[in-house]
Amino acid sequence: MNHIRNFSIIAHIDHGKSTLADRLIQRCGGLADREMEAQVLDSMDIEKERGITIKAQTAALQYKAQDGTVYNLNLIDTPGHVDFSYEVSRSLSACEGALLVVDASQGVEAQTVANCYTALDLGVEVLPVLNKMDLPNADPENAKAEVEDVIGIDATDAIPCSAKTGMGIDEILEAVVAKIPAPKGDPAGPLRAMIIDSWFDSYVGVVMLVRVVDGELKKGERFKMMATSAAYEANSLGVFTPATLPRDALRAGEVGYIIAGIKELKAAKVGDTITLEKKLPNNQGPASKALPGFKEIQPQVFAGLYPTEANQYDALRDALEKLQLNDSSLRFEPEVSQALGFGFRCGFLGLLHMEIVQERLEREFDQDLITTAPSVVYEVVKGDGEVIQVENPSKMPEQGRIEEIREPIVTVHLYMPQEYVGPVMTLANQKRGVQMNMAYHGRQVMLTYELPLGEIVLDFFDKLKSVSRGYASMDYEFKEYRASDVVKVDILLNGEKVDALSIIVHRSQATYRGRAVAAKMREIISRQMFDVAIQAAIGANIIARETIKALRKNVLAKCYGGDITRKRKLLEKQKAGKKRMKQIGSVEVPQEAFLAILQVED
Ligand SMILES: Nc1nc2c(ncn2[C@@H]2O[C@H](COP(=O)(O)OP(=O)(O)OP(=O)(O)O)[C@@H](O)[C@H]2O)c(=O)[nH]1
Repeated sequence: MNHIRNFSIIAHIDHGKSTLADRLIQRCGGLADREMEAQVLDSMDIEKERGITIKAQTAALQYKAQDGTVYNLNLIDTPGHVDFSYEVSRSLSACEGALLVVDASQGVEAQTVANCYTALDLGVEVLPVLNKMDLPNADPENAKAEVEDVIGIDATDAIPCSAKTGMGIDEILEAVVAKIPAPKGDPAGPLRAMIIDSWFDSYVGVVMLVRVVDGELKKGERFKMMATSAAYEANSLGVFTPATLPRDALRAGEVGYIIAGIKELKAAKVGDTITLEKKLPNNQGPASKALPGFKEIQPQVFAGLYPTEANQYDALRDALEKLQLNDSSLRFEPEVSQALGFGFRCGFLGLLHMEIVQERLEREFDQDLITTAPSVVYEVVKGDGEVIQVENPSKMPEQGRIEEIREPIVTVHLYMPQEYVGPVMTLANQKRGVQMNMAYHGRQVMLTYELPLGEIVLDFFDKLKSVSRGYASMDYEFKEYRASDVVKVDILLNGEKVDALSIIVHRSQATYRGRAVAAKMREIISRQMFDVAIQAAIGANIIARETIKALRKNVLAKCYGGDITRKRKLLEKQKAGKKRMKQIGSVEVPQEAFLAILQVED
């Protein structure tokens, strides 16, 4: 065990974590140059395109240190985005050390701080490295000062490097073996292995990534899950290099995979402890106490997903089930909307997660979807004292039957250069934020706010980026449910309430947002053969009205005689547009209209 080092790389998004991981793998001979794709650790297509790691992966590397000793290094990749922060803490809990990558040209940013605190909380040794030293505007002294000022850890020995040119890679590996402690644990004790991650592979079933803490598991041995007592045989086990490398056993201190013919992801619950099923002749047997597990992750953002064609409902359910095989944080349950018919209410970790799921459904499963505006979960105290959770605005009880509505509040850390403090504060105030703290770190400022999550899921991140020209970064965590004067605003088309369009907003913004949504809908819905009235209402009280005047001329009349190609183009465009239309009553409503609230400016 003395020659094992388990470590992760943590960083703010885009500071070069994946590139550095690839470099380390390459340096340790895990991959021949020609096999090396741009980003080996990001395995899914969408991740590659977006450059975001959404599933933590791992690589077992062999490194011969300068003193000649050969070390086994286990590198565990972590995602960088706030939506996936629980995966960071999961990966880190399997490690004794972490490389904190800071882009030397950017300095410390919000997630550098958040991820580093997660590591320090877990007692992980943090080694700062200053990446992108090849850039002309790299300023390592400033980056070091920020690490010390903001995070409060010693950065004297921070290693300057460039994941791009390879500079500093050997120094990093030497620091990993010298400064990160070897794993502790009892190699002779009863087996205890923690499931760090699990996913579904269509050939072998469930694959579990585990960190063995005590004892060992041999190929062919039977083991059980301590939470459920369900037992399985370890058909195959080994490590990732990052390619799979089968082994005969996984021993204390190691990180590797187990395949045991498990069919359902639910059976291999992340955070659970694996131990032997029964006592063996060598007196090895089941452990009596499980390792401390992880916090369950709860979806924070909900939206309705509906097929554009009713006969696609089963196909959508199949697609969601398949996605869930590899994404245990995705939740869904059947839902019926008067306007949209049969569909599903889905729960996501955040907006990025929602976008990724939507994109995968469309691209990998060829689904045509209508998505409703994202909403958070409200706690509603009814007149009779009963407390219910409301995930869908249209399910909000009538006002007269509500005693109190509580909304989720999060603590947000906003991090930006001084010159953007003004606009960022204005934005946070508009979104009903309450300022808790403001701290200066050189030219950078950290603002801490308490903000309703409902405001954040709409478009806070995009607005933050736009008011700070991309320089501000953020990180948030759930704080509590708090009583709030929020109301449901309904949208009516020709007098009929469209349930899928209901939104929940603060009373002080209800009139404004109701009007803005009605106006936006008027722009989005094209003219029909009759007048269409769009109204916004709180209960029976109409707060806004817009009218779309009836269409008088045929579309084709817009084309001047004879130009066949233009005419055809126009028709084709209409046909394509139709695909995403939903007939509501007698009105054709395009998909975009269901997201009108996202397009409203404050
Ligand atoms: N010039 C320069 N560019 C680098 C260096 N390291 C990474 N990059 C570039 O910075 C960008 C982000 O790098 P990634 O490795 O994808 O960043 P990441 O932190 O893994 O990002 P996520 O996986 O999205 O969290 C890419 O365009 C890299 O090519 C470096 O040392 N020098």
